[in-house]
Amino acid sequence: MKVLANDGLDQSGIDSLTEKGFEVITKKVSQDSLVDYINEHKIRTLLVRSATQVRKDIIDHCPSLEIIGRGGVGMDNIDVDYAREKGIHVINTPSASSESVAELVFAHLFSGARFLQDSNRKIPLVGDVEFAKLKKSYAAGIELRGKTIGIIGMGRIGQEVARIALGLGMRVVAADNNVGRASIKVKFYNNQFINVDIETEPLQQVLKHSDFITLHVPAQKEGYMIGEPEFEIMKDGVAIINCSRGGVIDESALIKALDSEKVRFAGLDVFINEPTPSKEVLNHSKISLTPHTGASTLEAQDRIGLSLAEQISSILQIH
Ligand SMILES: NC(=O)C1=CN([C@@H]2O[C@H](COP(=O)(O)OP(=O)(O)OC[C@H]3O[C@@H](n4cnc5c(N)ncnc54)[C@H](OP(=O)(O)O)[C@@H]3O)[C@@H](O)[C@H]2O)C=CC1
Ligand SMILES: O=C(O)C(=O)CO
Repeated sequence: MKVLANDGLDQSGIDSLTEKGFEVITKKVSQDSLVDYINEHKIRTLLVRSATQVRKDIIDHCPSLEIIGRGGVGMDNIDVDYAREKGIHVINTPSASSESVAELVFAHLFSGARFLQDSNRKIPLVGDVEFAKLKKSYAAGIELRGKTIGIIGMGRIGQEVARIALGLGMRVVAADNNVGRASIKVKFYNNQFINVDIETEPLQQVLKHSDFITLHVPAQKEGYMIGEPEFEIMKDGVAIINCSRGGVIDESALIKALDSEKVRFAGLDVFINEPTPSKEVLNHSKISLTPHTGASTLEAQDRIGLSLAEQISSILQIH
């Protein structure tokens, strides 16, 4: 019962599977050697995160494979329908990382609103005189409280973002494929709950009325969701965060909008050409960047590991 966790697996998942008699291999096998390795070791379960591509070649040439597991949400690196047609179970961990991604959105928002990403780069490089100048230029920060946040994609992560935003005293507007009302249950640390109804609105309205925009849709097949025409609709001085997928925003249009001050700042956890952002993105003083670490908290990794282990044991009926 061999499991190859090719992009790593949290100790929680390794322990849970090992206890049930699985052999978990965490060696990183290169994309080119994967078919041979799986066949040679008779791997029944292949676990990946976002790095390993599980395309037709692997699905067609690895008859021992029974389960393909994605530690995460987006399965754009797996030919899901094709694998399922071939009788392979394809699993992921949809709810395990929502809170972590939502918290990263606010890390980017606070960073941009108070110039943290720029001051972290510059302070180590300046002397006393420049320090005073920097201090002056950073004296134009803004608060989040009382501002409107536009959430595009009101699924699991979008709703977590809404909960935090409501707690911060922000107004929440949202757009989603599913038009209607999302009822958000907000839990406080003293275990009290309040219910808040949020109506979804057409995308154009959300773009028009938001001070901050955050994207939580899957990879889009129909090109950029946010490009030049969408930036034009937005308020002057808007900020935008993308913790969904690179390619949802047109990065050239974003750079232009930042340079013209249409957009105050951007926060990107994902970008086109991962893992190497373009020079323009990498060096822009108004972009706060993280290397696709939305789900990479200790807590989310622990939940992802356990969720995968539970699903594998349930499919293979090993308890
Ligand atoms: N940065 C990171 O590390 C991580 C990134 N992600 C990314 O975040 C994405 C969202 O995750 P999650 O919230 O769990 O997913 P959900 O499926 O719960 O929510 C996505 C929502 O977006 C809606 N949607 C899809 N396309 C559009 C569109 N064009 N316009 C408006 N709404 C749309 C969906 O509607 P419908 O269901 O009807 O299509 C759905 O309600 C993932 O697909 C993944 O790509 C996820 C985890 C970690
Ligand atoms: O879960 C996802 O979709 C991510 O992008 C993180 O791996």
